[in-house]
Amino acid sequence: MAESVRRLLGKPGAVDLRPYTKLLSAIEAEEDGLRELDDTELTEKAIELGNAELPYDRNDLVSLCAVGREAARRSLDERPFDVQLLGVMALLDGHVAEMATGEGKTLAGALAAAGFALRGQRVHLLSVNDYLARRDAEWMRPVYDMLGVTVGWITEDSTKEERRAAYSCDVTYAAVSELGFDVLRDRMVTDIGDRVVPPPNIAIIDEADSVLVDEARVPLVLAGAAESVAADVEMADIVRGLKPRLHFEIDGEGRNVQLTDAGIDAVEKALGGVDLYSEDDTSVLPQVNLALHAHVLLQRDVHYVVRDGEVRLINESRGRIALLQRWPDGLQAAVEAKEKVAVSETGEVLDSITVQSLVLRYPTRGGMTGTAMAVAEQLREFYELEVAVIPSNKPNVREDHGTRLYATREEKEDALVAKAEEVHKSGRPILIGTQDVAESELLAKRLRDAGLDCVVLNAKNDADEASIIAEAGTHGAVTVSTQMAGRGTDIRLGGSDMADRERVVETGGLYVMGFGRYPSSRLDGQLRGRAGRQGDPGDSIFFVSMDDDLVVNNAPETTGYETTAEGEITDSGWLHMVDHAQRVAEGQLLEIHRNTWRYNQLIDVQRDVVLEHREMVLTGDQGDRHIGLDRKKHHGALVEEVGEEKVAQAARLITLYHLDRGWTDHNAFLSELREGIHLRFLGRRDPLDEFNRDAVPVFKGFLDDARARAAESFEELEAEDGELDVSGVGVKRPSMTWTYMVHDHPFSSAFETLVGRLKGGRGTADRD
Ligand SMILES: Nc1ncnc2c1ncn2[C@@H]1O[C@H](COP(=O)(O)OP(=O)(O)OP(=O)(O)O)[C@@H](O)[C@H]1O
Repeated sequence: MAESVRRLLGKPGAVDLRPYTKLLSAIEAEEDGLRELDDTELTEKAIELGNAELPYDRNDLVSLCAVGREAARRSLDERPFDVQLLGVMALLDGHVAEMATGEGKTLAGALAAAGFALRGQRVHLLSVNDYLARRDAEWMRPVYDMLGVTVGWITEDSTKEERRAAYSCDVTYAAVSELGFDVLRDRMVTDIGDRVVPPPNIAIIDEADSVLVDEARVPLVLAGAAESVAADVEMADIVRGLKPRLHFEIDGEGRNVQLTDAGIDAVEKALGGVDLYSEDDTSVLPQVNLALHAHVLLQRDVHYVVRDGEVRLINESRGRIALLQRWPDGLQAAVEAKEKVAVSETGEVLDSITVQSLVLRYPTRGGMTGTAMAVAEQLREFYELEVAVIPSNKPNVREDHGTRLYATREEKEDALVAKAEEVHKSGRPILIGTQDVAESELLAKRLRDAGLDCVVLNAKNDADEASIIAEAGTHGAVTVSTQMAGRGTDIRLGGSDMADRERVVETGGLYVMGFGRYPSSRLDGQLRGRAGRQGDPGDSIFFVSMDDDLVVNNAPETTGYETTAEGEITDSGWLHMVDHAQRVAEGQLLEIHRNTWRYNQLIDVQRDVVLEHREMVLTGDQGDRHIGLDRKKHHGALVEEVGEEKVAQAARLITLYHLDRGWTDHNAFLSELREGIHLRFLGRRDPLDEFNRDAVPVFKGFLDDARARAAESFEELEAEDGELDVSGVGVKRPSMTWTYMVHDHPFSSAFETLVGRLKGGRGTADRD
């Protein structure tokens, strides 16, 4: 079959493009008529398209594309190419559109979003970072305006009000993480009015493969701090001096400890003659008891260890005590005082959600990326998404050279630097992709030593990075960067204003060099794709060594080759071995993804049960009735004192508190459990079966437990001056929350990572 025909049909295994291609001439035919309309008439025309349900029928789809094209032409001075309209139609059908770098995905995504919005749908356009969310929303705003569609964006800095306003627009641009954090915070509200994110409807995901595959299992985390309890060092010193049997007695099972009369005297004296049982000050005795408990009943290296200046609990029996990652605050502080370590931040993970679960909340999803076909299987398996491979607007003339393989890292580096020097002589811009920031720094030093002035991209600021990348096509530029996914700025030859374009085109365009192949061919493709944009000339080449992690970790054989004097291995068998190693790495990543997903499915089911229950308590005005609190005698007495409404509100707060508290603990338990599983995995049992075997029964009593605890707290509730103080019965929401993402591994110590970050304060405190 001729290549041109194949292009029109689409790739095997991908969405058939024929139904879309057939409409292109009809769309073009509407163009002249639409040019006659003034702006208001064009907007009206767009709004008229909203008078029907999704999906668009043939005629309406033609009109939508034609109106969208005209709106973009007028407002951005960019008339969407046919291929962009194919992308729009694929997105409207809920597919992932594979469109090469620089083909104008931003505009295609916006026109599809507008198409959904005109039919009354709420669209979330998910970007990889804040900078792109804001940039794309602002950039596309004139098109949306002309189509009568409202658009908003949020970033980490947005206040609650700004978020609410942005989410109330027809189309909202947000980084995946920010959206996830809002969803997590919304799950903890105690008043419906505090929620900011509307129910999920349509998600269009930019850099879809990065988000849906590479980041899929990354948990977004909401952590909270309880009120910190100051460690009472003086009290710890006092109890340290007490003698067993003389000053205190331990009950038979070692569960309780009590001061003897002599002990009471000794403590009162040490405290300067206070009365421990005084009715006026009841705060001292509990402190003494906590210190005593910490000193006598909790033994170092039995119940806890002190590591890195922190008290860490030892789990006596996984599954029960593992519910606690720390003792209740007072006791934790007392042990810290006993061990003379700093008081820890009382942070804990309140809830988390993976990127994959977040995206799957949307009944309709789609996305765009330059590299989707390589993960088509995963997109189908995990998201029920099909890939539409959109042909490029102009043929790709980039030359992709074969991989150059070297015996050692040094030889690889020498070869790359030599090549860079050679290419640079003509002023040809060079972009070098590395595996990580450290490697970028080292390589940059080598290049500078060789007299090549280069820019290194490792700023943590997305906006700065975007402006550096935008200039990477300037005459003579040498740019070193880590992974290119989500950089979001295309590299124009001759600089961002293309002032010097002709000169750079004459040199041969951008020369892309990879300092090692990535763990997936898709990432290689993303780097290559930076050259050859919109039919530009360009080249790409990768340099690999037998020392590279990819080879060392995944190649079946790494010895027995022959090299040239420069250390190059030219035998094709060894070059195939590099491809093989990459496929092994890809397979492993897929297995990890699959595994994590299987774990998460169970967690998601359990979370949904809790959330459904929570919703009933939150939205029903019968929180008290729902959990049976109104059947308590105490209920009637309280109603008489403060009235129905206040009692219902208190009952709701109490119930929500116990549900959330229970979920936080259960979540911690599941993390612990999953961590423990890999040990059993070594025992050759199926880890997932093991996980389910423990996780399912523990959850069985979840709701009953939460209800019982709520009833208990409710019983203790007292009215004072016509008010009910729920904090008096232990209902305390976290005094502060913060959010972060974790790059998690299913068989690594996820919780350790979380706690490490909490303690390191890597999270950002929320403003609201
Ligand atoms: N129809 C068009 N006519 C002219 N220029 C266009 C058109 N569509 C997009 N462009 C321009 O092409 C450039 C690339 O667009 P965009 O950044 O959306 O590409 P992309 O496909 O998202 O690339 P990347 O993979 O780098 O994210 C932009 O400068 C944009 O203004």
